[in-house]
Amino acid sequence: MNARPEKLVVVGAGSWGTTFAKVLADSAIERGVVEPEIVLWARRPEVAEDITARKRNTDYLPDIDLPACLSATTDLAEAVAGAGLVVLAIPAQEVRGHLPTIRAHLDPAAVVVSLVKGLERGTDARMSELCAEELGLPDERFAVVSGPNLALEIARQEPTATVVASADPATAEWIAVRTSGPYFRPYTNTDVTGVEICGVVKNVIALAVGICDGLGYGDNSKASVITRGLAETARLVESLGGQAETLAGLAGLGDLVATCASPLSRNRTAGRHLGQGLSVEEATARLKQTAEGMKSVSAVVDLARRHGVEMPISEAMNAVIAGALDVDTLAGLLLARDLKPEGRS
Ligand SMILES: NC(=O)C1=CN([C@@H]2O[C@H](COP(=O)(O)OP(=O)(O)OC[C@H]3O[C@@H](n4cnc5c(N)ncnc54)[C@H](O)[C@@H]3O)[C@@H](O)[C@H]2O)C=CC1
Ligand SMILES: O=C(CO)COP(=O)(O)O
Repeated sequence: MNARPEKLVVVGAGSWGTTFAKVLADSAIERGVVEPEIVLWARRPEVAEDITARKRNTDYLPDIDLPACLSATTDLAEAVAGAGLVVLAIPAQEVRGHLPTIRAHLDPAAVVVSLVKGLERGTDARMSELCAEELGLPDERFAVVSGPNLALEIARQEPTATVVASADPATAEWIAVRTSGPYFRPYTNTDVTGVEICGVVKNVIALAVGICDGLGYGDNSKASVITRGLAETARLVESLGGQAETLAGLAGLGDLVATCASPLSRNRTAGRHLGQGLSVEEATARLKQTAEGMKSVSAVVDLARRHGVEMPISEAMNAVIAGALDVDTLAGLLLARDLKPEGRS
């Protein structure tokens, strides 16, 4: 196999992409790498200029100083060329459109990492499936990084753990070394499907928790939604061949708790706005950033239905986002379901 280049690239200079590039840079500095090459691809020239010239991303991470070794470009081909690691950090619905350019310039030994917590609408594809299909990427060169990873807290260097999942443990370890640092601790596993699905569905559950907030419900309601949300996530993970242990880990319970508890979560915030009576359009406009749950929920329920998996909270969220269900009738609908024993089934 060709040697893997040490240039590291993040595609997407939003809040998580920029923070992840900082994680890579701080890890390289900590490990004593001489002149680390860490590049962000930004869609907008003013964002690239802000990062390269001022080491700031004012739009997405105001007040955060970025490492001196970070630079940014708007040229995706130039960014990807010669990189050993290509990290995808753009909204799920935008990924497919960028893959032909990435494929044309991808180093034959490069690893692709997805930070994306969404499914593609229309195909229900996970990012691992999209990359395999559109990049012709073998499983051992793909990984997903997911966990309780609210970008702003990590940008502020608050201690955080995450999961790096790849079918090939050596690939996961290679990435773990390059992300590990003074405030970021990756754990590795091989359950790509489980980690991806946990990250996607927790955004849908966070919408439901946000609606509880917006309606003025307290912690009992929210804990009930979180716990039953985890149960329906488990059913989908297992039906797709993922592992039950992943649910109890950082990418499962860890991320669900962080997102559903945090005022920083865009998905929870979007749900709160819906609960307070805003329309889907109004809630989306308020956010100005990606709330993957709103976009992916239809793909989640489609995937679940195709696999015969019951996901009542996701179904209800899908109906709310489609404008077919009023948030005021949500609780009654969920509570009126048939009585059954507690558990995953
Ligand atoms: N922000 C966070 O705390 C975390 C986010 N994620 C996931 O990371 C992914 C990226 O999220 P964020 O960086 O937070 O989003 P963001 O909303 O902060 O930024 C999105 C980025 O994608 C770019 N973008 C939007 N439309 C595009 C298009 N058509 N083509 C190319 N680029 C486009 C934007 O310019 C921006 O740079 C999402 O899937 C999200 O669920 C995962 C973990 C944590
Ligand atoms: O995925 C996240 C934390 O791990 C961020 O969640 P939001 O996209 O809801 O802000």
